[in-house]
Amino acid sequence: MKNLFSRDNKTLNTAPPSAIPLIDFDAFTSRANTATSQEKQAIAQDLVYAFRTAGFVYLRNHGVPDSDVARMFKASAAFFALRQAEKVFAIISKLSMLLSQCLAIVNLMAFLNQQQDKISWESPESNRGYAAVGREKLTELDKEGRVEDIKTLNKINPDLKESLDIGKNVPDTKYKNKFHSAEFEEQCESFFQMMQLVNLRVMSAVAQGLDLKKKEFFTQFIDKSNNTLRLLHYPQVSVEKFSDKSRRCGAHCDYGSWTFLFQDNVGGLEVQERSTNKYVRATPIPNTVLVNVGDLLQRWTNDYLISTEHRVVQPYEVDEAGYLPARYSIVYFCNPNSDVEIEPLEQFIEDNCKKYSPVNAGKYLIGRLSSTYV
Ligand SMILES: O=C(O)CCC(=O)C(=O)O
Ligand SMILES: [Fe+2]
Repeated sequence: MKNLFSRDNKTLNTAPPSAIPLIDFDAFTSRANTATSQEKQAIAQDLVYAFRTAGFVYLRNHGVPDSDVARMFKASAAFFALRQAEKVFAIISKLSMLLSQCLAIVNLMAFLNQQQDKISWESPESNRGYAAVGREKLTELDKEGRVEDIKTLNKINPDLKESLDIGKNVPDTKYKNKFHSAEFEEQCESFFQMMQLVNLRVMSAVAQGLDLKKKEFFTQFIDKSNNTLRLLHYPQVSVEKFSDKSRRCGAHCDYGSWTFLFQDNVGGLEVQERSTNKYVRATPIPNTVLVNVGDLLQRWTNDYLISTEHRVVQPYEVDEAGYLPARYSIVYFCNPNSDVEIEPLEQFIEDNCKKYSPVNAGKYLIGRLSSTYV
């Protein structure tokens, strides 16, 4: 492996160890029955401090068994490999159609196209399905909703990623998850549900750390699992094709309450450090999950907890043949229930200063998604 030097002067070569704190959450998980209330309170306050300063934290002993995370990564890699095979099939079948009018091949192509459409991401309202490279451009501009700028940016520098979004499984709705196999569906859904339990647990720890009257304060607002599990694949790419401005994922803030992020060991995720505005590496740390505050939680707490910009650049190592390795991550975006009005909570308002007007959580998320997809 060769080392790559930093691509722009906003990037540090090493993250100061203090940039993103690491917190052991075992007092709320494996030691929940034996940890003292003082221990729990200390962890809860550490969490809040991390979300006030860095906006990001690594959690160890988060409550999801490592074997389940590994199984999800494996299933994700198999899913994207299948997409690759389907793309090759689609090209071959198109060529075949040109060469002959053979009915069987035409049928095969129609079938493959149908399969492709069946699982593709359709609308911000549904926010479910597969998005190929170039469909979504994440950028810090979208907070302002400057859609045209984003479209132009996407043409020049698309995010070099493909994704599968999975929402809550609601039987009687037109918004259905899109899976190619029952086994994969079962696995994604059980991971989805496991992550909602982690979400509820971390939320109640944060309510405790914030000194809200009840530690279940947030539960009534987040109990409908209005979340998205996103599997991400950043394909292998040759160094020559990766310009200085290329991004695997453009700089952005997340939209909802917060996000859980599992990454493989390839690297490339960078987080903006508040005090310097520089990007620091969020180096992969085995057996941890990263958690970062999203824009809705920042609004809800009147800027007490902060949503921090992050991006995915090329990894720092390249193989001998000059390729940047593929990268996989599993993201779980947590959102308030879609009917919740988000406005600064009383306890965070000083001198009558509400920094944000109320927004409906569901509409806000649809608005943000609308401006990033093409
Ligand atoms: O893949 C990653 O590490 C980050 C992805 C991300 O930030 C996002 O999808 O919002
Ligand atoms: Fe993100």
